[in-house]
Amino acid sequence: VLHGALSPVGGGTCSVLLSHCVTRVPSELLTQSVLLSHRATCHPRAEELQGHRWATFTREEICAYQSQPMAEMWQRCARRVTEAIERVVEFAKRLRGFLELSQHDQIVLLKAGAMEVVLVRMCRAFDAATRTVLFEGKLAGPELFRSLGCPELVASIFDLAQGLSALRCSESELGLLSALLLVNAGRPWLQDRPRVARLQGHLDVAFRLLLRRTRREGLLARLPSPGQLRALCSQHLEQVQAFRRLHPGVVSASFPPLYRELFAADPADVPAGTR
Ligand SMILES: N#Cc1cc2c(cc1C(F)(C(F)(F)F)C(F)(F)F)CC[C@H]1N(C(=O)[C@H]3CC[C@H](C(=O)O)CC3)CC[C@@]21S(=O)(=O)c1ccc(F)cc1
Repeated sequence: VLHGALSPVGGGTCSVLLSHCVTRVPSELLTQSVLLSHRATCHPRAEELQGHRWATFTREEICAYQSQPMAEMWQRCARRVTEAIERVVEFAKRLRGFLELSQHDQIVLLKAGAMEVVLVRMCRAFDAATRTVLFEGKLAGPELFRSLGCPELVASIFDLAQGLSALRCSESELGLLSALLLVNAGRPWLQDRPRVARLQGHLDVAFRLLLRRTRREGLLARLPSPGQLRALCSQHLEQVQAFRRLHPGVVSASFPPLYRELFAADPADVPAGTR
């Protein structure tokens, strides 16, 4: 599924166009192109988030979510994860140089980093005052997700969103942070590590120059550590496995293919050639 989503139709031209003009210009334009890609692939868009007073769920609505069968709630949330990841794939395709990496390395970087970007993007629609997050059109607290059966994971997700929203990151900061979560030469299984490291270096310089220009150097020390994000993503994988044991067959029968490929790949699913 990822392979198909990365086919350089459409998105490819825009990144080739940008890559042609951007390679000869200082990092400010790299920051501009990352910001454009971020804005174009986030949901809701920044304009919709500002000023909009989002409603919170009523007690009845929360009870309705809490009495959803576990499988039903997991399917709903997995669909939303998948939609969010599809937007992260689109973001990656628009990153200067990403589509020029080998398909293998593009998939390796997305498999390792897409969920981290989704979790970081979540803070855009998080309301720190009420500790609620936008979910299906209204603001939801952690208790709404009770029927998922993974209260610690939900609590950790809310803690991350709380911590990130306290940093009051700009869209440019979130865009460059997301790009650096994806373009990470330290990921395992990369074929052309030096090439990823070069692209990562350009993004790192652009991020540091942005922080210096805006006098936000202190942000770097306060961002979630790679270990924190990695721990969250492995907690997530554990919970998906726990859910599958409780409800065998539901994931393979009714979860989106992209979700299964990223988070629930059976050994049987892996194409013979790469086993
Ligand atoms: N199924 C799910 C699942 C789904 C989601 C998250 C975690 C899980 C799991 F952690 C679970 F369920 F265990 F909590 C899981 F499954 F991953 F393990 C966190 C990111 C959330 N999310 C977003 O916030 C996106 C961010 C990107 C944004 C954009 O595209 O710009 C759109 C909204 C996508 C799905 C969503 S969610 O909204 O369903 C949600 C679910 C539980 C929760 F406590 C808070 C939110």
